[in-house]
Amino acid sequence: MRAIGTPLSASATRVMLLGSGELGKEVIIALQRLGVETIAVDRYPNAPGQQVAHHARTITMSDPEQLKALIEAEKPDLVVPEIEAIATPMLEDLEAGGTLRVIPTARAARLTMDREGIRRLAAETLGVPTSPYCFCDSLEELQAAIDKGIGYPCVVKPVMSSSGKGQSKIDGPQDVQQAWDYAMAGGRVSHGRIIVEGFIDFDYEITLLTVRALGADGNVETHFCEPIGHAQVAGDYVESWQPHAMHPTALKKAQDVARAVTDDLGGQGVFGVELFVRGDQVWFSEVSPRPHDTGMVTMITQWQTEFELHARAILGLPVSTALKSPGASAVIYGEIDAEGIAFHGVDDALRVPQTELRLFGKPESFEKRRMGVALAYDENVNVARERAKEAAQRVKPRRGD
Ligand SMILES: Nc1ncnc2c1ncn2[C@@H]1O[C@H](COP(=O)(O)OP(=O)(O)OP(=O)(O)O)[C@@H](O)[C@H]1O
Ligand SMILES: NCC(=O)N[C@@H]1O[C@H](COP(=O)([O-])[O-])[C@@H](O)[C@H]1O
Ligand SMILES: [Mg+2]
Repeated sequence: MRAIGTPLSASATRVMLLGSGELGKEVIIALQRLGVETIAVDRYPNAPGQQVAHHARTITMSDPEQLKALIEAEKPDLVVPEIEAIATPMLEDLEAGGTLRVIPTARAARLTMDREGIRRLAAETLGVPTSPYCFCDSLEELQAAIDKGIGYPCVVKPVMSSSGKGQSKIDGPQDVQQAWDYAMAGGRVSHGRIIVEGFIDFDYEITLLTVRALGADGNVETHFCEPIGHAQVAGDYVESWQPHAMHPTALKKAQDVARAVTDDLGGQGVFGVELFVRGDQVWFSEVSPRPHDTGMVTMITQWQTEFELHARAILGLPVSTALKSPGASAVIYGEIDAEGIAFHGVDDALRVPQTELRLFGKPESFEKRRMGVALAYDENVNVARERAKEAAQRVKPRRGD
């Protein structure tokens, strides 16, 4: 690996985060601890990661020309996509030009930014089990796809969206129009296309954090973290815990799927592989080619958090996925629509034993915007879950003025 330079000097190792929310903020902190110079980019000023980075830039990351101009001006050694609304074809052009390294690769960023890219790769090229699915560009196509085989219940999502935005479940014909309208309004990028997926009645779902990092011989090795269980409401995670106990057969299948998908995507870094499990059956859902929101639990459960693992892996450094303690995370939502809110009850929350808090510092709160997370550890993962939830509930977002 190339040596790490001194930040803010000619020798600096410069890393640009495209997206600087709660996940990017922690990657930036991990990089800074290793002496990396960081550039935090987001669509709005004072994003969480911008508050801790050496440099903050605000652009429309889905605009290829703005993205190109910024990358050419800043000349980062590495570009780390952090959100699902980036002009990834431009990243591919710049990477192909040999001037830029994108994490994990520009192709992986493009394929995973669009549900169609990653779903077709997993199901059609790699033959990995997934829910039945169809892509549609109109309400009529959606109805036809359901009638011709997807059936009810099913789930509709914009092809470019995350954290459940624009996603809804259809239980019968009466829900189809509403699901379509909701998807049209809810994507991260305005786009008329959706995926409709057959509903998988899983026993539980996990994120399998998978790390591709260089071994001593310079070859990429794959490491798995302990499975992270999570609960989702309206397509957004509300609670996660680690480890989630799994039958060895299901765990082996989950690791095989994660390896197949991440081997194809390539590059170095952390991947959050989302899987549904029923008995010994495992379905691939999707993958983030970067740290995962449900993986915030690793800030209390692992010796190296998913953010540290990402920082190490992208810099070509060794990693360890060892568990420190079982633990859990619970989301703190904004609850109100307001700027500059105040969090009351932080003291009460931290009186719950073995807990920590992360308040992300987002300048504007929305009722359902994730503004923070409570973390808890305990030998008993169920105790940790209760404590994380209790701590999260004790934090009361209020108007700040
Ligand atoms: N086909 C399906 N069958 C059953 N449940 C589903 C299906 N698709 C999605 N879900 C539920 O909705 C959740 C969110 O779906 P998905 O991960 O595709 O959305 P997302 O917007 O990409 O979310 P995130 O960005 O948080 O990962 C899943 O974790 C799962 O709980
Ligand atoms: N599931 C993906 C995910 O959790 N992404 C995280 O949420 C931020 C956007 O939050 P915002 O919508 O509140 O700005 C992103 O920047 C990333 O940190
Ligand atoms: Mg998901």
